[in-house]
Order: sequence, then C-alpha cells, then structure tokens
Amino acid sequence: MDETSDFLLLKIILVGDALVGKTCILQRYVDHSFHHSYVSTIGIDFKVKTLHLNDKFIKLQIWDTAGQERFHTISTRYFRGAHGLLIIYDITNSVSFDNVVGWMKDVDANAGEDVDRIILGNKCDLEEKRIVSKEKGAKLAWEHGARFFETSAKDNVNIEKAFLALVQDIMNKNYIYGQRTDVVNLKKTEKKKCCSR
Ligand SMILES: Nc1nc2c(ncn2[C@@H]2O[C@H](COP(=O)(O)OP(=O)(O)OP(=O)(O)O)[C@@H](O)[C@H]2O)c(=O)[nH]1
Repeated sequence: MDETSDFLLLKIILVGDALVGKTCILQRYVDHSFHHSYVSTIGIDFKVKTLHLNDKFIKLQIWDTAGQERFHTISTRYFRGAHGLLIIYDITNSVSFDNVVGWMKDVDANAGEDVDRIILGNKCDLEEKRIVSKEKGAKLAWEHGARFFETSAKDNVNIEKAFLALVQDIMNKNYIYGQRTDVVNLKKTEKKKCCSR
C-alpha cells in the first residue's frame, strides 16, 4: 500500500435460517475450504478478508450470524452499521426461502432500508433435491430490488462473484466521483489516533 491508496473497512453480514450454509459460504470465501459436518453457529462470529479493488485496499469484516431462532435478537443487533448483507436461503428448503422476506424486514428495521443486499440461493449443487426454482429466487430478489445468485459453497459456485458484486455495489453507492461519503477510511482513523497521543 502506498500513501495515496485508500484503506477502507466494510462490514458485511451473512443472514438466513439455520442450516442454509452461511458458515460454509464464509469458509469457502475466506479459507477456500468446505466442511460436510454441521456445527451450529452460537451467537455470532466473524472473519476478515482484504481485497485490492480500483486502487483501494478494502478490509471486509464479515459477520456470520446464527440462524437459529433463539439467537435472533443477538443476530439482528449486529445488523446496525452494516454496509451490506447477504441474505441466504437453501434451494432444497422452501421454508428458508419463505423466510427471506422476514429477514428482509429485519434488515430494514435494524440496518436501514438503503443498505445494500444480495439474495443467495445456496446448495445449487443439490439439483436433484431442488424445491425452489431459480426463477422464483430471481423474482423475489427483483421484487426487493436486490441482486440474486445461486451459489454452492460445496462446489465453489458464484461465491467470489457474490461477494465482489456486493462490495462493488457498496463502493458505487458510497463513492461519488471518487469521494468517500460513508465508508470508514482506516488510514484517516489511524492518523487521527496517532495525533491525539
Ligand atoms: N450440498 C451442500 N451442502 C452445503 C452447502 N453449504 C452448506 N452445506 C451443508 O449444510 C449444512 C449447514 O451448513 P452451515 O454453513 O453450518 O449452515 P449455517 O447457515 O451457518 O447454520 P447456522 O450456524 O445454524 O445458522 C452443513 O452440513 C454443510 O456441510 C452447499 O453449498 N452444498
């Protein structure tokens, strides 16, 4: 990184019902791995990934929320201050798809109606068990003004693409003609800290 490049921090949240694959999507994206075993997320967890995009270093702080109902209050509390969210359902589970609308409302209420969001229909490798059609997923996303991808954390389908699209949407919204309007600039924050000593 040189003196002229920006270093930005973006907060991204993964939401959706239990078992849809939030943790696996995060592990695929950050650690390039996949686990068949299921360990339910307790409360909340996060990982960090750094991208270099259009001369900017972007540190993604990606929060993996717990889908289980008993953690709902904790999960939604973390939505505040998010720059973008991935709302995930499982294409083999119609209830997880029906619940996307509820998650959207939670996002509106806790992160704001303007926050960028993308809907993901995960487990698209399980075509033989598919219950939710791709068209249904795309229609729902269109109705909510969100982008849509079908993904597979297992086979690494569209995972990078989905995160990149979300980051680009956030950057397009927050950078107007190259000016930062909302995202946290780490370089500036760090400078401030050093001068106040
Ligand atoms: N076939 C297939 N299985 C997947 C995929 N993604 C996740 N799984 C499996 O689905 C199960 C649940 O995955 P998790 O990532 O733990 O689900 P989660 O949404 O984080 O669940 P909670 O932590 O309870 O909210 C695990 O057994 C995974 O191996 C996928 O793309 N394809």
